[in-house]
Amino acid sequence: MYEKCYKSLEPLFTVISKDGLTKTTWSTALPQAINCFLFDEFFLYLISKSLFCSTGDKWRSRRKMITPTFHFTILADFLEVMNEQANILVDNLEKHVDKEPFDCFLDIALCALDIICETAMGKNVGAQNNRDSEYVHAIYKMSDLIHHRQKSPWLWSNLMYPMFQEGREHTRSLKILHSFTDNVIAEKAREVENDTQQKDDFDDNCEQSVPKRRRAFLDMLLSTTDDEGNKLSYMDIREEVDTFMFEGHDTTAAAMNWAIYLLGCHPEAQKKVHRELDEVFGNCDRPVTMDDLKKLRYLECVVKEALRLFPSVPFFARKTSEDCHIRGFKIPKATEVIVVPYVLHREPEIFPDPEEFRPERFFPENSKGRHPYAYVPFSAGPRNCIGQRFAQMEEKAVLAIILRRFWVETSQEREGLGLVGELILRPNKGIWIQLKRRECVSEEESSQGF
Ligand code: HEM
Repeated sequence: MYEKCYKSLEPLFTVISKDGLTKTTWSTALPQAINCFLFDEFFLYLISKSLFCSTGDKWRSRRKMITPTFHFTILADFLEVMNEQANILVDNLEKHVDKEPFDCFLDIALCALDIICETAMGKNVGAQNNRDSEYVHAIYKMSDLIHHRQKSPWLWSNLMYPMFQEGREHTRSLKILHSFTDNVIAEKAREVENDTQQKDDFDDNCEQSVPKRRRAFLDMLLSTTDDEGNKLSYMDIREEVDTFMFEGHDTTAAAMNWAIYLLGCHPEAQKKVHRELDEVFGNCDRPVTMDDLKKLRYLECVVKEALRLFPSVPFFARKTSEDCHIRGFKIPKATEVIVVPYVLHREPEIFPDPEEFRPERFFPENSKGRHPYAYVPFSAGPRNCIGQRFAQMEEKAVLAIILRRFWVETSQEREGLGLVGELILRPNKGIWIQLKRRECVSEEESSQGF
């Protein structure tokens, strides 16, 4: 199940089956690979040579420096932000209860944007209640421009691009995004300095306590050092923050939307989620805790199954760093390899009736012995998604908050989704749902004839 073709004069190899994908392939040939494909090149203006786009020693050193910022205890602090933003989301969704179907895509996407802004930069941009802000506009404009450029070969030349209207809009949006991040970094650096000063004063006179601030990824990036004790420069930090903003917002927004859509299509699965939520939270309207997240096992299977059917990153590209063999084919060094989770996740021997939504596939007893690379929504090997745990936590927390309050229905067919696989797998026609006030499971069962 491989396709060998050529992009200009460079060999290009597409992986759409797990067979032949071994730990060694991921760890020796593919990880040192670069996110080199044409699509990522357009991203470079935004995120330069950040972790996502860097290679070799620079990537290795950056990955080592940034990995601790995704530590469990740090992620646990972010749950407060996720609760707050998800509560704003459900309050905004209230107006749709018992009304006509509406497209929920942007509501959920703006919630994801608010979460990543506050966790990455420590900045509350309030996108959910301020959709017209210049920064929010620039983020969406930039995504549209990158997607449009991918599909328009006449816009590919860097020399010619600024001569087109799109090129000029690109420059304008980029300036807004970069100057926003620059200001936030400068502000944060001052805060960190003030905190250090206050702490010194406190240590000296032991009288007043230093107010506790919420930590953001940015705080940690400002203090992290490499093996030689070198700090990241402002430019390095900006690259990483901008990468988190883009990688950590569109991906989770799409994933949460797909999960909501699938639950809307499958009332029996939604009822199981509701039962689990009732068991964990009862009638109490309290915030979601890390302990709760651990108990939401069925919801976790829903999240995984949604990412199987609709992987937010439907394909990704690598360049082999050495010769390797995949299923008998010799893949020479420097071949561009495209891995396609959207197709990999549909192998019928691994996932029978692959188009069916069955969260039970991910019960531990049903996952035992499954090929380790048959399911790779977050990629695999050392170059896998660094934000995986953050993303899973966000998805579960936000979905739990939505589903504790609402019952979701949809009559939108899969054919009516307008599925497009650009950088992110999106429903071009939106996700159209209807919301009902949530009843307890026994009432739901009797009103729906279960
Ligand atoms: C459902 C949500 C997400 C999915 C499905 C996802 C998927 C992926 C995939 C497939 C890759 C590998 C891409 C490639 O090799 O070209 C990747 C890399 C990456 N992701 Fe995610 N991602 C998600 C959320 C996040 C979040 C929340 C963050 C940050 C807060 C993040 C940050 C990154 C970074 C920095 C990389 C590059 C890692 C490296 O090259 O070492 N992602 N992601």
